[in-house]
Amino acid sequence: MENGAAQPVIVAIDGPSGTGKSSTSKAVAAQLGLSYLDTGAQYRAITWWMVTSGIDIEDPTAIAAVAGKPEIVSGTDPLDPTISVDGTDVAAAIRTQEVTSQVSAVSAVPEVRSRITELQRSLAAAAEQGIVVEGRDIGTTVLPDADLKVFLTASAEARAARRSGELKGADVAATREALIKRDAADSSRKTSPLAKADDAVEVDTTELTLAQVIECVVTLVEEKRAGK
Ligand SMILES: Nc1ncnc2c1ncn2[C@@H]1O[C@H](COP(=O)(O)OP(=O)(O)OP(=O)(O)O)[C@@H](O)[C@H]1O
Ligand SMILES: Nc1ccn([C@@H]2O[C@H](COP(=O)(O)O)[C@@H](O)[C@H]2O)c(=O)n1
Repeated sequence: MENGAAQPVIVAIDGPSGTGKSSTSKAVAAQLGLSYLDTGAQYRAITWWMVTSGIDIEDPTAIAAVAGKPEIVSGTDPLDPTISVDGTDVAAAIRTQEVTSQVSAVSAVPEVRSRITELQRSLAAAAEQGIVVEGRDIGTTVLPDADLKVFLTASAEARAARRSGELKGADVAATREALIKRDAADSSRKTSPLAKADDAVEVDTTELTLAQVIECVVTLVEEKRAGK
């Protein structure tokens, strides 16, 4: 590149629910001066729109017919990630139990995935310094040529404990069952299921602190940049 500027780096971080994708990706992006994209927020946003528009979530044909209607806009600053639908800030609305319990059904519809995948690719292409994109199919489908692919895992027990701590004392057993159910739905759908790319680096975060996971991913990015 001219003037010795670093090439933009594209980092894909995938994994099941509660493995630390968002927390890790945001911190890595902030530390390295990269953009950040939470693709789960986009699937949640389109699910929120379907629910509030009265679309039957049990009916994939009905979902497919309107998948192109809502305008979903993601802000990619890791210090202030934003998400809006038709100009409405939905950052809080997409985190409700209602949306969480329906998002796997909506995100399994191929027309929804192709719409959201297109958005994700255009945001990645526009990121001048590079971007950390986190989700379920980033390394396998959305950005198969990413410079670095990381697949985060953790035991169901650790993930449930983390989530119930976040949800201020939610029942750990119920949280664990809900996580397992969502992962099973996301892993078994036909179109771009949750999966580790063959060339992804797997990091088991069960026994690691968040700071250790961040440090590990930053090191992996720096090694890639150094051509190691
Ligand atoms: N290594 C870790 N040790 C302890 N807590 C962690 C670790 N990584 C993340 N957490 C905490 O676990 C919770 C879930 O993390 P996060 O939201 O980043 O996961 P996620 O993989 O993005 O989940 P989802 O896919 O469901 O959105 C957060 O409260 C976060 O602070
Ligand atoms: N690349 C992705 C990202 C997410 N999903 C679907 O969205 C749901 C919510 O994701 P969170 O990360 O916010 O928990 C997830 O359960 C998937 O159904 C997806 O399909 N592909």
